[in-house]
Amino acid sequence: MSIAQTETSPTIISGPSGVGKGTLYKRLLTDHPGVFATTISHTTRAPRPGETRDVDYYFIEKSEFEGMIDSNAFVEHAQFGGNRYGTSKKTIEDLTASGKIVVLDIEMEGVKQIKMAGMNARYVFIAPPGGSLEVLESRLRGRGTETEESISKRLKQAEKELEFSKTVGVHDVVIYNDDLDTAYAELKDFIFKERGVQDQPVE
Ligand SMILES: Nc1ncnc2c1ncn2[C@@H]1O[C@H](COP(=O)(O)OP(=O)(O)OP(=O)(O)O)[C@@H](O)[C@H]1O
Repeated sequence: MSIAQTETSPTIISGPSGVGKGTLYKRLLTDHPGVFATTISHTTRAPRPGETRDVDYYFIEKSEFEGMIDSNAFVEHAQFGGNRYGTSKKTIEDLTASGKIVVLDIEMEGVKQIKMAGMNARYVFIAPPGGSLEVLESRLRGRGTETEESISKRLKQAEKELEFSKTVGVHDVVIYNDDLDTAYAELKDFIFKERGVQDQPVE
């Protein structure tokens, strides 16, 4: 079964690093484990402290990653911060076949690739309050996972992503993550409304 033919199309969440998309989508998955699921990405970056292999990411060697690109195994893949990241077609297909709504956290180049591939999906962009880079910077610092170099790389990239988010017709909705609970409510509203569900499904 090709991805375009699946009945329940994935929801794709994107937005600049530090905007809070990981926080939002983890909450979605934790609150509704029977409804939503996310794929595990492949990456060539080293695990961060506290991350688990084959749970947080499939941590693989560069050569293996390149082999997967050659065999067209990814729906999208990108290089970011000197490392490669990708979402395999198989992981999306397996989850969708199991009846879950797939929610993906994908960066800008990946969104472009998925759009180009014509995958049937819903696109959500998470933006910082007022489109502010200062808020992103303080969230990235507050997270305590990035070096100064990594923070400045991410902020440069963030500028491009915010610009891209203004392109008409790319995203189905832009959600400003000012207050986390409000942003979360808007995200759930969008996903459930788009699926014609009035109330949230009972699990
Ligand atoms: N609405 C919010 N208000 C204040 N802080 C927030 C809010 N949303 C998220 N944060 C905090 O901002 C930091 C960055 O959030 P998160 O790690 O979810 O970002 P991200 O967009 O997934 O980044 P990356 O793409 O680098 O993984 C975290 O420390 C998180 O707790």
